[in-house]
Parts: sequence; C-alpha cells; structure tokens
Amino acid sequence: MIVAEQLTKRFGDKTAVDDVSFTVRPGKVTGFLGPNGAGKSTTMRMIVGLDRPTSGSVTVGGARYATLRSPLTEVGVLLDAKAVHTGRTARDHLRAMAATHGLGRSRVDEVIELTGIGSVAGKRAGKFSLGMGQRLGIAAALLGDPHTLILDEPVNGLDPEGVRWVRQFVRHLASEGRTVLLSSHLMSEMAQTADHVIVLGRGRVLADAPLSDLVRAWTTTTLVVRSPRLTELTNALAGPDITVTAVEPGAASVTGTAAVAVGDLAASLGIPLHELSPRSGSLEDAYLALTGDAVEYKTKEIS
Ligand SMILES: Nc1ncnc2c1ncn2[C@@H]1O[C@H](COP(=O)(O)OP(=O)(O)OP(=O)(O)O)[C@@H](O)[C@H]1O
Repeated sequence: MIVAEQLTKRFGDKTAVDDVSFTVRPGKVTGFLGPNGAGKSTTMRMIVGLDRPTSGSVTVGGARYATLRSPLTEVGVLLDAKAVHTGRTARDHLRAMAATHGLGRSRVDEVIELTGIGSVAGKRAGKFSLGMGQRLGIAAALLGDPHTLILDEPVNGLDPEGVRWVRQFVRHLASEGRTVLLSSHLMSEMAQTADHVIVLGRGRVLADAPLSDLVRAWTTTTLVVRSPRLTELTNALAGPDITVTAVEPGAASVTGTAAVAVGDLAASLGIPLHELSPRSGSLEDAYLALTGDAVEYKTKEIS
C-alpha cells in the first residue's frame, strides 16, 4: 500500500505537486494519469525517495522509502528505463543490483526468464532497443520480488506484443495481491489495464476512483435507437434534457434518457425497435473532459 498525505513539492516558485493525498491499494492496478507536467513523475520520485517533499509525507507499506532496510524487496521501481550502466550486459547489470541486496544469481535468471530477455541478456544494455530496455527495467523492478511496483510509462516504446505482455503481466502481479502503480499516456491501454485511476492536473488530484466510476461520471452514455417508426418514437421521446441526433435513415443517437425508458415507451406505443444499444464513453473521453482545464500546453482545435 502506498499512502500519500498532503504531499507538496516546489521547485523554486513552481509548485509541481500541490497538497496531494491518495492511497494506492494492494490487489489492484492503479493507473496514474495526467497531462504533461501534471506532477506524476515528481510524485513517483517522492514515493521512492529521489525527491524530498517540500511538505507532507508518503509511505510504502507503512514506512518512508528512505527508511527501508532492503528497498528492492519492498518496492520495485521503473522510472527511467535508460538509467542503466550502458557498458554492462543486461545480466551483469541485474547481478550487480542483486548483489547489493544479497539476492542470488538464480533470481537474476528468473527475472530474465520472466521478462523474456534471455536471448539478449549477454548484450550490453547500452545497445538495447527501447522495448528491450523497458523489459530490462521491469526485470530490475522485479528482482527483489517486491509487494509494491511503481512503473512510470512501462509501455513507452513497446511494440503491440510488448504492450500486451506488460498489461497481462501487471494484471497478474496485482492478482497475486501486490500493489501496482502505473503511469501511461495511452488511455486505451490504461482502460484495459487499470482497475482504479488517480488523475493529476497541475499538481492536484482531479479524480481518485474506480475506472468504471470515473468513465460513468465524466462521459455521457448515448443510446443508438433503430426503428421503422423512428420519427413517431423520437417525437414521443422529446423532452428538455433529451437530444436526438439522426445517424442514418431509421436510426438516431439519443442522450439524456435511459434505455429502459426508451424501451418501455416504445412498447407502450406498440412501436417496434430494431436496435436499442447503449454506447458508453471511453476512458479517453472521461480523461479529456476531466483534465480540459488542467492542460499546460494547449493545442488549437482542428475543425
Ligand atoms: N527538477 C525540477 N526542477 C524544476 N522543475 C521541475 C523539476 N522536475 C519537474 N519540474 C516541473 O514540475 C512539473 C511537474 O513535472 P513532472 O515531470 O512531475 O510531470 P509529469 O506529470 O510526470 O509530466 P510528463 O507526463 O510530461 O512526464 C513540471 O512543470 C516540470 O517542469
């Protein structure tokens, strides 16, 4: 479990993280989202003691990271996959890390196997592709078999097979009861990976909720209605909160009412329905609605 309490970090007059409190729970994948510059990396760096909070505190498994006797066995961290000794082979890099914690060579072989880098483990890490580097970073995070994992953009640069591997892998780790905090800018990927999301914007927590609740709260469900007597049905539906938009002849999208209401109305009027399907918004829709005012670098709308 990771617990942040009123965490604040200032760099000069820039407040990167502003009075942030949250709890990341075990047994789930928690997505950490936010526009560029929102404060995600700074928060992750404070969790693992690389940045010192200006005020507030953050603990992992009840203790501050700096006080952990054997951090690798408590928290696995992937913050910057390029932070390796480029002249060492991947295997030697992992062995050097393992040696600092008295972990045996067999554990190094295990994480090499787990992350699928066996065929390149004898190559110098500096020669690794971005994808292999990410896998090596994940292997390093797993070395001590920690109960908490903090992964900053772990799918960055991975090919589709690698992205799917990370998704299945982190879900598996969470299913074993571990705490997993994961950042990514890929909303479609996050939607498939995370159970819970924390969204930062301009250093503050904008949302901290189960993914499905967030999507429900920040998007509109649209009903696709298809009927041979559509006009009759939409006329009967009309109301101040209801919007009907024609999709194609005989079909319309309707917002502002529920499928059950449309179905019951159609039945009461004896109007046949050929389709009545709710289309939920996506995590990306919810995220964009939520962070709209918190984006530092705005782009011009393309119409
Ligand atoms: N060492 C530093 N010195 C000064 N400002 C910093 C430093 N580190 C981060 N910042 C600033 O703090 C803010 C938060 O940065 P941070 O990297 O935590 O955001 P982020 O959410 O991880 O962004 P991204 O998605 O782009 O990685 C930014 O405005 C950034 O410029």
